[in-house]
Amino acid sequence: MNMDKKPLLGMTLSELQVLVSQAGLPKFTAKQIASWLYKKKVTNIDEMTNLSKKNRDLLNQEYTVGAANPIQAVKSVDGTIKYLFSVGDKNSIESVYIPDEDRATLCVSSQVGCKMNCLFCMTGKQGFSGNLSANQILNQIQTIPESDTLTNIVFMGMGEPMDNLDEVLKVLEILTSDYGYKWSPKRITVSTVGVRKGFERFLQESDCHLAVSIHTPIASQRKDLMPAEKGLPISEIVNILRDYDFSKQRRLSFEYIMFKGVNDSISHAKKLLELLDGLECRVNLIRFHAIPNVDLNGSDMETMTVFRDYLTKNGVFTTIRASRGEDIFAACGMLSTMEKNKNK
Ligand SMILES: C[S@@+](CC[C@H](N)C(=O)[O-])C[C@H]1O[C@@H](n2cnc3c(N)ncnc32)[C@H](O)[C@@H]1O
Ligand code: SF4
Repeated sequence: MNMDKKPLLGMTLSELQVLVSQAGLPKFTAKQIASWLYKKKVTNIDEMTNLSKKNRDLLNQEYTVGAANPIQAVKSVDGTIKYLFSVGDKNSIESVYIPDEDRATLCVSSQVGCKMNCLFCMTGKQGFSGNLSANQILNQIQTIPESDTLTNIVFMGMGEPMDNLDEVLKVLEILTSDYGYKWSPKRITVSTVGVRKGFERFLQESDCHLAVSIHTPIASQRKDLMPAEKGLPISEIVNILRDYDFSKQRRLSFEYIMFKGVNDSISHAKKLLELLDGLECRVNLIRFHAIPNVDLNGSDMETMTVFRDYLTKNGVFTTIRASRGEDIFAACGMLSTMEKNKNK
């Protein structure tokens, strides 16, 4: 990508409208450009052939499409593919493509590293290097070879989406608008630990599904695992969620990594049921991907099954998420950390 020119990919229709008016192009060209970008997925302004040669030249002076292919792809034996994208001079981010029967999900990153510093997360260990722009987020979706066959997008890669909400909301708009990908918001899930500045705004401004990373119902324990609990406690998150209707199209789920001997007892399951009482939601149990230098182990499958069955029997539908791509360092942040260390 030419770094001197501004990327068009990632611009919303209203941003394109401002752009064309400033460049002196006819108003209707904004919609034409959006269609070339998001429906025909061109990689070069010269391919926008219903714009006059003069107008394309004008655009070319300052702008570029701004699509950049992944720099690395690592395929797992189970079909999962981890893509590495270069951002800026030194950094890289990851996306994971997960094919599963009739679904093809892409797990995208929203930040380079993360400020939230969760004890169990490799991305958290990297620290925070910066927000991804809407261009860099959408680029992950648009440039992989499987782009046109994707059925779902999950914001469960590197970073905390609610900590970069302006850019994430732009991408959600492009993905769900008539001028953009025209996807149903039901195909998109945004995962969060809960960040005060951003959480309610997301609920108000987006119809996409929400996944809250909970990991334990006990506040003191959550604080140890996830410092973000200090900023927005899980009890408050649940109270905010009670004001929204999740009984129709929009789905609410809670992500729960199961750590051996830490949060996998029936007493934890009981407390979780109390906390979620009356909320229309489901729980996804996640197997822990061990990371270096962290004294936590994943629960065994038998314990996870007992925990799942207890929750489901007591009215909260619970699943165990299949662990994918373990042979390719699928724990988020692993591949980019290796790349970082290589570059040092
Ligand atoms: C990487 S985060 C990104 C989205 C957001 N920051 C969050 O935490 O929900 C996506 C999910 O991966 C989980 N996760 C992080 N590190 C993990 C690990 N080592 N093993 C399993 N899941 C992990 C998080 O708890 C979260 O539920
Ligand atoms: S789990 Fe999510 S919020 Fe926590 S450090 Fe990792 S990316 Fe950030």
